[in-house]
Amino acid sequence: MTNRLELLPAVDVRDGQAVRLVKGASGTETSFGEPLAAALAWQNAGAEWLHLVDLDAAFGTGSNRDLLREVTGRLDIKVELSGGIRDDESLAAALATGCTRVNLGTAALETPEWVAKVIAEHGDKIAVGLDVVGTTLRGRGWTRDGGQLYDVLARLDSEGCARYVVTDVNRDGTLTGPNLQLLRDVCAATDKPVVASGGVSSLDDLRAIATLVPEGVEGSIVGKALYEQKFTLEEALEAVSR
Ligand SMILES: O=C(O)c1ccccc1NCC(=O)[C@H](O)[C@H](O)COP(=O)(O)O
Repeated sequence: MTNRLELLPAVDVRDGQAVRLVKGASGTETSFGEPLAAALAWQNAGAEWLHLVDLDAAFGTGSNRDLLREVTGRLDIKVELSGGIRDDESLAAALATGCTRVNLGTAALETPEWVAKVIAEHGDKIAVGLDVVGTTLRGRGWTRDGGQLYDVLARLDSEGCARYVVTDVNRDGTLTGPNLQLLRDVCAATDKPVVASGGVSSLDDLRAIATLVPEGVEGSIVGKALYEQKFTLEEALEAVSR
């Protein structure tokens, strides 16, 4: 684990476009153009990571697989690939992009045996997204309840899951700030690194998340705040460098 908070700018893709959703809800899209242009902009601004999401695959409304493969292949930075990775075929396709790791969500709720198997096979190339409303996990593009956060976390920990991406669904895309208490609570429940996601609105939010690095927060995904130019990625990297 590093001492400096890692930043993962997000590119969420729906129907071939980079979009932002509000609380992950299908139909709330605001479009921000070409995913590759956004990804290259973050890379050029100094990003070390990209959080790249296939929303159609997550919602079951299609696939942006070829586009995500192209974007990943065009980047020199690390890519965390998310959205609709639920079986051997979709996992193999995701890993074949050359991404650094994948983020599993629904599968951890619906096919726990498969997730245990791929954790054993792929180690820290597998992260699990814990997307919650309160302490209830959400799957299928955050549309369905899927179990209790701390029960699933304990199970995944016992199976050797390397890392968790923790999202408070009700903060995601709302610019209302991260759920710091949720992050603290998850860090207290696991020794594994946690990537925070959802709600970042300001440099102060990032500084607040950075205070949780000693507790186990390794990184933060930032989406809407960057697209809406609340701050630049350069400013964000500077804010968490101290
Ligand atoms: O990551 C997923 O698989 C996913 C599935 C369904 C809806 C949304 C999903 N991800 C959203 C994100 O990862 C956001 O980009 C991220 O939480 C950033 O949020 P914000 O900074 O609040 O825009």
